[in-house]
Amino acid sequence: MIDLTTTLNKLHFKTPLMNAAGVHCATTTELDDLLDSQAGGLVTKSATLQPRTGNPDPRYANLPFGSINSMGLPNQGLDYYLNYANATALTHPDFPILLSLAGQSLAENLQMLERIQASAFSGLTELNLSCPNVPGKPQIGYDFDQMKTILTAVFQTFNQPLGIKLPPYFDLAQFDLVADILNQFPLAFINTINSVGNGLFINLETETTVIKPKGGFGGIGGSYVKPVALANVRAFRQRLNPAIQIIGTGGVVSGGDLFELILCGADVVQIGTTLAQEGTPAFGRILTELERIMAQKGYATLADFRGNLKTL
Ligand SMILES: O=C1NC(=O)NC(C(=O)O)N1
Repeated sequence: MIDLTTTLNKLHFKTPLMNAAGVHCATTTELDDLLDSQAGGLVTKSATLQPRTGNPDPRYANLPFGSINSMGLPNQGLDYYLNYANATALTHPDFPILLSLAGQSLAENLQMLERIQASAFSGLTELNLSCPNVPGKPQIGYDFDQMKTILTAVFQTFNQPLGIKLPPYFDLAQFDLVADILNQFPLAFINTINSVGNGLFINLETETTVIKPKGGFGGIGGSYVKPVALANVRAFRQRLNPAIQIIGTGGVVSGGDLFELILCGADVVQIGTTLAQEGTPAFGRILTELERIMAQKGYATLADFRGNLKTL
């Protein structure tokens, strides 16, 4: 009998797979779809205090091996998602809910955290420090001093479990530096990776970009980024305090991809591009594929192999 359960801080997940913030989670209709799927939990679209329309269309495109997006944080505003989370907690008390925040200033993030803390919300909060698509706003995850300042201010006021969504890093010295910063804070989890920022895709026939915002520059997701996601999950698992759990995100298409992220140390795994392209049936397909692989290898639980990647 295969046991796919896992935990993230105080939340119990029946399955280790869920959506990535931004995909199939901007409206109550989409969020209800996730509730009714085989996902083990859900995260809401990264919220700002007030609703945002985001960047001009076309701002998303499917690519041969993934996707490119420059959505620009279109969302219904924090209260919409906070109200959904609190209503859903009454109808689905055991379904893990994460709220994602992407305030455009420290003050806005502190204001949103204060509102969450004052509410009945009992899920987990994910502070998105890595949106690559707001014109003129560099990714906080690449500004280490600013990240430290924000985390210091956040943990002075917010006493609920908090995680952060990180951009991908590409240098071992950066993994060391970022892990040293994160280990100074009582984080519940990190979520790595966000899309690989500011990629470019060209339509050869028309000699044009495929999305409109930022001259066609956008976050890359899907199979293109799996090697980067695996490395970031592995590097942070090797460096972070064991009390800081890891959500692994990036490039998961199959049960094998899901297995590999858990093998690198992920406690929960998210899908973005695959969910955007296949819809919620992707959860059941990927989980069935994972169960088959675990059965073949003789693993009964995720803990039997989590973090056990072997090197040569
Ligand atoms: O954090 C984000 N990552 C992305 O790839 N896109 C969205 C967005 O643009 O809203 N935000």
